[in-house]
Amino acid sequence: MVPVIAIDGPSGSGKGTIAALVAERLGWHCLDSGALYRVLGLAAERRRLDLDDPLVLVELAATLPVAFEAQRVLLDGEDVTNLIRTEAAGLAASRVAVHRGVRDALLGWQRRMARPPGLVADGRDMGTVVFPDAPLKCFLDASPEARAMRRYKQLKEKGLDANLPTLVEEIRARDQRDRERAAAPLRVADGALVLDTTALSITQVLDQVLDAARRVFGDLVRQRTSP
Ligand SMILES: Nc1ncnc2c1ncn2[C@@H]1O[C@H](COP(=O)(O)OP(=O)(O)OP(=O)(O)O)[C@@H](O)[C@H]1O
Ligand SMILES: Nc1ccn([C@H]2C[C@H](O)[C@@H](COP(=O)(O)O)O2)c(=O)n1
Repeated sequence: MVPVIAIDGPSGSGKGTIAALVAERLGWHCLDSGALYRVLGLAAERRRLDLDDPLVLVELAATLPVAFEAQRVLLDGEDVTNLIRTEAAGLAASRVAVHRGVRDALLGWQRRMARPPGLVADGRDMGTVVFPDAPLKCFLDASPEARAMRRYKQLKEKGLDANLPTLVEEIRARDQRDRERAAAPLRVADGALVLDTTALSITQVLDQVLDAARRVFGDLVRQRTSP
């Protein structure tokens, strides 16, 4: 069985950053499942599909021409890595993600990412639905204000326009949709290590996740993660 670390949490909680760092330290593969939903949202909008219509979206999800290559995300061969990172793309992703059929269509794709020597997967339902048997599950959280501030800084660093109160509102709205949907809602998986990262640095969060990985996987990860 391929070892899996599942890292879930709301937008801006730091799960993508931590998943990438943990995967790098362990030399394992990394799955950014949010990117998959973001690409689907983008593809649907480009085809002018109705984001509330599960039938057309399921068909698109089942045949989505997406590829992840060396830190780049490709849609139909086009590099959409930056295009899918906007708040608008996050909102479209959150809308297409409410449909159970869409989620089912993307399940096999995600599970096939679990390849030796191991996988670190981040998203909303990694520990609850996609990899329910993952030996280590983490749930990262932070206050909406802290998460909006992180996003604000991220956008400003890229030279993009950002408004903090608007970002707080967008984050709250996306949280609500992701937590309240019927299909695979965002929630803490049983047995998950819950970390409130509001007042923690990236290094402090990384250290706690690596500590947990050493406890759970022992020698399998100890050499690569020793402090
Ligand atoms: N503990 C932390 N303290 C300060 N900044 C952080 C922390 N964790 C992450 N960040 C920063 O916050 C921003 C958002 O982090 P990241 O993209 O990892 O979040 P996410 O949970 O994956 O969000 P999304 O679900 O929207 O993709 C990044 O700029 C990252 O560097
Ligand atoms: N496992 C997942 C991953 C993502 N989503 C949806 C819900 C999010 O709001 C949106 C964007 O994700 P992000 O890139 O911010 O992690 O995609 C989901 O439902 N399940």
